[in-house]
Amino acid sequence: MSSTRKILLILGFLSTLAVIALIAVAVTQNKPLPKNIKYGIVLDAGSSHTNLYVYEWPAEKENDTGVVKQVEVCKVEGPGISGYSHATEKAGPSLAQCLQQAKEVIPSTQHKETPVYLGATAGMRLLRLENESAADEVLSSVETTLRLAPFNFQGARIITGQEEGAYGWITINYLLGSFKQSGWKKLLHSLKSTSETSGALDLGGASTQITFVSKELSSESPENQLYFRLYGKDYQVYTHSFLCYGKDQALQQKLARDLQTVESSSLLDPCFHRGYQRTINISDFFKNPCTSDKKKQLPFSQLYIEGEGDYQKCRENIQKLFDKTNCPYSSCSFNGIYLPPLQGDFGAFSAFYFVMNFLNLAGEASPVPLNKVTRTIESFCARPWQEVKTMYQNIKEKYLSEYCFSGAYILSLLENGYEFTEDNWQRIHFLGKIGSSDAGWTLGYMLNLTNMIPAEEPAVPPLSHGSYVGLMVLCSLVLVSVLLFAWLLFHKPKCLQKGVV
Ligand SMILES: Nc1nc2c(ncn2[C@@H]2O[C@H](COP(=O)(O)OP(=O)(O)OP(=O)(O)O)[C@@H](O)[C@H]2O)c(=O)[nH]1
Ligand SMILES: [Ca+2]
Repeated sequence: MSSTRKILLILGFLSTLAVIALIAVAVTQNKPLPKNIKYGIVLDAGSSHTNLYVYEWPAEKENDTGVVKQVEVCKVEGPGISGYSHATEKAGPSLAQCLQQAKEVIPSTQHKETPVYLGATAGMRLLRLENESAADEVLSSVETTLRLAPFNFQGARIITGQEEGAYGWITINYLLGSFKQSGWKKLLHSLKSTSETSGALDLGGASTQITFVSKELSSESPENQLYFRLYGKDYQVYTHSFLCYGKDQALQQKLARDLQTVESSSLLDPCFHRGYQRTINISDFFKNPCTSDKKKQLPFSQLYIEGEGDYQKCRENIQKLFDKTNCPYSSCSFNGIYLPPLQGDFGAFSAFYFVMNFLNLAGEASPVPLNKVTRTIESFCARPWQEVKTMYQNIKEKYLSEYCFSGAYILSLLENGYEFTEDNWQRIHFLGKIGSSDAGWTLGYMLNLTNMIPAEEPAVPPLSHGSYVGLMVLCSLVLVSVLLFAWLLFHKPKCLQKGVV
C-alpha cells in the first residue's frame, strides 16, 4: 500500500471517528433531563363560588412566557365565601374537599414547597362594605384552613378591582403569547409587527372589569392607569372595575329600580321568559350595598316576579343602569367613569363566555356579527319558559332562567356602557380557556407573586440547545468534507489518477 493511500485511509478513519463522536455528543446532550416540575395553587374566591386552580411549570423555564399551565380546577361546593357571613366559621371548612383534590394532583414530596394563595373579589368587597367584621372573620376562617393544609400558605386577601382587571389582562396575554417571542418567531413577528396585546373583559357575578392598552391614555384619571414593564417592554394600560355591575348584582340593581314603581306585590318582568315565576324576599333585599341607595318601605315582604319575555323592553329597562348624563373627562363609559377610545382586540371571559357560549354566539371560528347576536337573544327571550325548560333539562334552573336577562345585559354593557359598535364588536373574542388554562385573573396573580414575569427580557440564545448541537454537527461534517475534497484535489493520490482507477 502506497503512503498516500495509507494517509487517505487514516484520514478517512479519523473523519468517521470525528463524526461518530459529534453525533454521540449531540444525542447525549439532547437526552431529556429528568423533569423538574413546580406547582402553584390559587383559590379564586368569587362572589358566586370559589374555584381552586393548580398550575404547573418546568422549574428550569420559569421565566419563559407561556410555560405555566393549569392542570386542575376544582369547583368548591356551595356559595362563595361571602355567602358565609352568617356562619363565618364554615367558610374555611368549605374548601376542604378541593384542597384534598390538590393534594392528590401534586406529588406529596412537593407539597411543602407549593405556594397557595387565596384572592377574594367583589362578593367580599361588598361584604366588607356591609359588615366589615363579618368579612374579617370569613378571611380568618379561610386562612386557618389554608394554614392547616400541607402547602406553603402565602396569604388570603381581598384583591382590588384594579388588580383583578390587571391580572386578567396579564393572564390572557401571557397565554396568548403576546408578551414575548423567542428565536425565529420573534424575528417573524418583528417583520409582521404583530406583537399587540389583547384587552380583557371579565364579567363576574358582582363586578365587571375592562382592561386594555391605550395609546391615548392621558393623566385625566390616574386611578384607571397602570404601567407595566414586562419582558423588556413598557405597557400603558387602562383598567376599571365596576362594583355592582357583575351580572347577579346588575339584576339586583334592576329589580331595585323596578321596585320603585311597583303598585302591588307582583311584577311583570320583560327579562324573564313568559310563564316563568320567581319570588324574592324584600327583607334582605336592600341590605346589599348595590341596592341600599334605592331602599324603600314597601307594604309587602315578598315580591312575585312573572316573566314577560320581551327583549326590547328588557333592554330599555337595563339601559337605565348606565348613567350617561355627566362625564367630567374627555370621554366616559358610564356613571362618570373615564374611558379612553377602545383599542385592539378583546378577550371576553367568565360570564361573557358562559352566556354567549350557551346561546351559540361565542363564535369560536369567527365572530358572530352584532345584528345576528341581537336577533338570537331576542328570539331566545321570546320563547316560553316551559319550552326552554324542556329543551335544556340538564342545565341548572338558576342559570337557564337568567340567560335572557344576561344576554340583554351583556349587550347593554358592551353597546351602551362601553360603546362598542357593529364594527369593533367583531374584535371581541369570547373565550373560556386558552389552551388548557381558564381565562381569569388567577394565573396572572400567581405569575406576579412568584416573580415569574421578568421586567427585562432574559438573555436567551437565539437557538435552542438542540438546534445549536445539530448545527455544530452539520458544520463539522461540511468542514471535514471540504477538507477531504481539497486534499484530494491538491494531492491527487495515485489511485485516483487517470488510468489507475
Ligand atoms: N351559565 C353558567 N353560569 C355560570 C357558570 N359558572 C358561573 N356562572 C355564573 O356566571 C356569573 C359569573 O361567574 P364567575 O365569573 O364565577 O363570577 P364570580 O367570580 O363568582 O364573581 P366576581 O366576584 O364578581 O368575579 C355568576 O352569576 C355565576 O353564577 C357556568 O358554568 N355556567
Ligand atoms: Ca370572578
